[in-house]
Amino acid sequence: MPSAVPPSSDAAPAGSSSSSSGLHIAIVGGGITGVNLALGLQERGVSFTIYERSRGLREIGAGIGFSPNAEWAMGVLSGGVAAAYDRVANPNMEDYFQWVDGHGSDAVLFRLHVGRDGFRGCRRSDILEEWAKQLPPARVEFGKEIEAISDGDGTPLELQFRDGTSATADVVVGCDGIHSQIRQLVLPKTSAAARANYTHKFCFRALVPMERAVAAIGNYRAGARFMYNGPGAHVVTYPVGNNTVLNVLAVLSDAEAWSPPAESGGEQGKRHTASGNKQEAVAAFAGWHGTVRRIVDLLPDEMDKWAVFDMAEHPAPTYVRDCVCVAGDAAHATGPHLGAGGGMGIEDALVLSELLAAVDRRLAIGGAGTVAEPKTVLVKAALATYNDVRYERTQDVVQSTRAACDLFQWQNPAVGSDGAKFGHEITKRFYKVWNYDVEAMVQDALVQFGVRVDQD
Ligand SMILES: Cc1cc2nc3c(=O)[nH]c(=O)nc-3n(C[C@H](O)[C@H](O)[C@H](O)COP(=O)(O)OP(=O)(O)OC[C@H]3O[C@@H](n4cnc5c(N)ncnc54)[C@H](O)[C@@H]3O)c2cc1C
Repeated sequence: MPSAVPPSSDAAPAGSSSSSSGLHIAIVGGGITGVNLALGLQERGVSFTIYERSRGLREIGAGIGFSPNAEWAMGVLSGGVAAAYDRVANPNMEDYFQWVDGHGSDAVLFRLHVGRDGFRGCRRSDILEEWAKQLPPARVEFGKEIEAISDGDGTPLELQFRDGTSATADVVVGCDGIHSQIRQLVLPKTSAAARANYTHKFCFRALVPMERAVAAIGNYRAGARFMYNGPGAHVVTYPVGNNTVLNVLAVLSDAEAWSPPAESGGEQGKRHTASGNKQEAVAAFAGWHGTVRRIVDLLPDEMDKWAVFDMAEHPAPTYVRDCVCVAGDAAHATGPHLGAGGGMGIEDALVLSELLAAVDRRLAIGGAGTVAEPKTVLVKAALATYNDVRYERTQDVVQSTRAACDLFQWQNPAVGSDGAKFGHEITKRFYKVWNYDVEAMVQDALVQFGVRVDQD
């Protein structure tokens, strides 16, 4: 009879930064996924270090909304993660996401219930700062851009950084985002999935002072979550920063190829931005309803254009190679249109934290590196389980996100601008992401891991 690995109640005390078994995790990248993984491991007493290429843990000045499943995952990951979100999250004036005909009538096409205080937004910089405060500074190393990982089958693995330094770890988790270097190390060099592709959508994003937003579109439209649909483009707005700013995201279709600006030198973080300006946005929405034109008029004169990349055309066939894996955008980069990418990274972080804590406990009971259960066997079993539990759901979100964008931009011929048909289709997609039993996912992962180890 296969036995499940015990649940996390017997984990090491929260806040510990070194594990009794000697298991050590290298997290490459300190974005939403990497920081949540670190906090999840910390909560479970598993040792880790974050290696981040930037000089600090930073996010851009824009908003982000976390869906109900993401909030649930935060709560299971660590009370501190969820409490931090509660401190910065901005409730919407109403518990509905509303879609408006932004091109013609300005009428509401469809209202989707988001649950009590569901799908709140915040400033990205606020939430990352709140989470980062909970990490011991000694566990985060900055200026560490990963270049290579030793190829050996056993542990420890050796990480080599661009600055010529190196480090060792038993497990490497690549949380290094959409243009992941670790993904290129996990997949064969010739794999098309090693790189994300341009979706032929780009966006303008801005945080607009709330007084200006209210003056332009009124209290109600500025205080609740809205999306304005239309031909070939859409605009999303929701309040953040304790109702002091309106987050505006305008997404446009683009028939051309995306060429990174010469000044980026192909540098990873800059490859998907180019300088843009308000005139371009104003021209794109010129024929739209006055409400949308007033929103677009709130954008700053100079701003970046953000290319939307994803992995829909060339999904990674696996997220794992031996004791190395990818998580978050590094594994399944998705567009922003379902507001689900960040939440998928948090769910990944939760499963990985639980599985790596289970490895840690097995090693602590058996003594690290015993013949019966060598560390690498347990780690490989844990990462294979992570891949099994997360693959289908995350790939589904990537594909569904593209389909959702077609619905918003009236590019689904069977639906067009029909509010009732749109409502039916979009409800299915959002509720599939949101109505997901995060705790059952964890239990499933722990049982699968136990079965795998016992059968080995
Ligand atoms: C316009 C837009 C709007 C969005 N809105 C939402 C939303 O409302 N809700 C939602 O859930 N999701 C949203 N998303 C998706 C969400 O932003 C991403 O899914 C999420 O930020 C991914 O986090 P990550 O930590 O996996 O990757 P990233 O945030 O990209 O973090 C990667 C980190 O790794 C570091 N790094 C990169 N390469 C290396 C290297 N070689 N060595 C060391 N470090 C490295 C980077 O500096 C960075 O800190 C949106 C995305 C976009 C583009």
